Amino acid sequence: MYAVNDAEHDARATSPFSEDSDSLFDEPQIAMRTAPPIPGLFVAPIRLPLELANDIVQQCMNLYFDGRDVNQIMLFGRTASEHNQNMGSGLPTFLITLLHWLAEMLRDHLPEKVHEMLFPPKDAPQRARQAILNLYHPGEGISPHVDLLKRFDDGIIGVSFGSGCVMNFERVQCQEELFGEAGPLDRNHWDLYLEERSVLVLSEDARYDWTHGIDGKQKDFVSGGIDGQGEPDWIDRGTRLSITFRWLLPGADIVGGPDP
Ligand SMILES: O=C(O)CCC(=O)C(=O)O
Ligand SMILES: [Fe+2]
Repeated sequence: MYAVNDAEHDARATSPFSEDSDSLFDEPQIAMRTAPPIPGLFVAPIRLPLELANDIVQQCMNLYFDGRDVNQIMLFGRTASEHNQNMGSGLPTFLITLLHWLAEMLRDHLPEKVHEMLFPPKDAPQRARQAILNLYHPGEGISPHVDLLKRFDDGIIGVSFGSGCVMNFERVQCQEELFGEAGPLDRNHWDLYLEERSVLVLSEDARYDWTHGIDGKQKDFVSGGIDGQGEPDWIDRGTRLSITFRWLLPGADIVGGPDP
């Protein structure tokens, strides 16, 4: 089961998945280190510089998480053609710095159309951008979901900090597939290891036709070596912070109250 995401709150509120959902006799799934073949899903072959990442984590902890019993923060900004090079005035400076870094570094690693969806040109109409910060302690996760269809547009960027974790992708079944017309080679499930300081982009099918979620586990079973050719390894989770940027749909930003 998955939630066609009613609320990110709900997705985070679920109790952690059982640690040993694989029975004693099941081989655990081995997560890949490179992007699975889901159209519109990209993992850039770059990592945030350690210094930039450490600074962002420190600011997030100081400003939003330390001493508070919260695991999720939502921030909003507006792209403005004359300010901040169209990045998101209203967001804290360190997130605007991060957006600038992402825009520059992703240019060579995304199709132009996708890059433009994420970083519109200076003369593009003003839009509202949401940054959602999620903090996960080892053993915590987020239920499988599709980001709210009525609230968010296409083009989502996710950055991982502090620890890696496996993200699970499940295809949302459409009618033909339920009635047996899916291609026999089509896979409906992929496990991707998101490295610490890595950058993930969800667009098109990956944004609309697949759920994404994180099991609440203490460790992940991941294909070995940088190239994924070695023996798989168990990797312990540390505390992970993720920052996700997405576009609010027109009108969605004026809805009051918590999200949503
Ligand atoms: O922590 C992550 O990388 C995923 C967060 C997410 O999917 C969400 O907030 O909608
Ligand atoms: Fe999500």
